[in-house]
Amino acid sequence: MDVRGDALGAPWKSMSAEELENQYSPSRWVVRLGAEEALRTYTQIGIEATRRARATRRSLLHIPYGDSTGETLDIYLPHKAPEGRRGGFGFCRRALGPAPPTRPLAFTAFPVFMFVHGGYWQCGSKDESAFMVEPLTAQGVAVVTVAYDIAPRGSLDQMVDQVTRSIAFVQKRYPRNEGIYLCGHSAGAQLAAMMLLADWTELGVTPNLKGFFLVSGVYDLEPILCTSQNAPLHLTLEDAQRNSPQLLMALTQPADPTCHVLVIVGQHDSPEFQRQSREFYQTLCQGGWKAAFEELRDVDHFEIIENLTQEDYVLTQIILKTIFQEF
Ligand SMILES: N[C@@H](CC(=O)c1ccccc1NC=O)C(=O)O
Repeated sequence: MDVRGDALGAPWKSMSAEELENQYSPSRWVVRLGAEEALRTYTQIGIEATRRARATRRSLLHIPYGDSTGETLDIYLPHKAPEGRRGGFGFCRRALGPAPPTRPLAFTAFPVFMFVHGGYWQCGSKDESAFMVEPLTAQGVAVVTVAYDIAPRGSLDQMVDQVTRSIAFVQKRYPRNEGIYLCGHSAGAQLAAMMLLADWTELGVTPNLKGFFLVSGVYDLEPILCTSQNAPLHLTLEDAQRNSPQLLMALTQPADPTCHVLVIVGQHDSPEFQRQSREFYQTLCQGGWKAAFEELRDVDHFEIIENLTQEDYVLTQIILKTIFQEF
């Protein structure tokens, strides 16, 4: 292909190695803090939110969804079913009277929000990712944070398979759930987006997936091949293409056209991250998905998730309104 054509269709192809490294280093685009401090702050806020979630909420921690050591998840149960919200414990209350405190929670109905953390498939952990637990569980939503085998232990194909099985596990454990809402951040958004294409037949269950929140994600992995992020990943071009929802999505139809897919990016994400989100959103629309796009003002790659600790944050409100269909 001629160089001009490449640059128009894929501007990263005309970038220097240095510029590409910059574009795919989210912490370098943080304006409120230096890069290292931004990463440290993100981890600290995640650890503190997780400590609070485990101290104040009923939780089931390190539950295996498969045999590999990395295949575990944490479940944070709804704190209460507030007045005026659909969902929560409403169905049980209507059908069976007031819920005694001893009723097994597996038999109650609630929406489930699953979070797939980021960290370029090589860092991050569910144990520092419970940002949104307090505000969501306060509104009657269960939150699940998913662990998977990051590199170098796990390959990208394995991670995609693990996230698929974690969702099937949650569906089997909570068969009366009022919808599974899948959220992924950054590399986790790529893993979440791959679930739009998942084949559930082998897993013996079709999860009740009702919505996706894809936050500051990477959907075309080819540019990553040319950056230092690929050192522990060892992605080949074929690996990158097989795991790029941007390429795969162009070839498929929505399994469930009523499922909401919200693609979200921060004002202070890099231009390449913004382009990736915009183009993935456009591809979803062309493919017939019920997609929406939001560029959130005044937030960077890390604040966009850190702020989910706050109930009045715009993204927390978007998530709650989507779950409770208040649009
Ligand atoms: N080394 C990366 C770290 C990074 O990208 C990151 C860190 C925590 C959570 C998500 C991240 N990005 C994508 O998965 C950076 O420069 O920001």
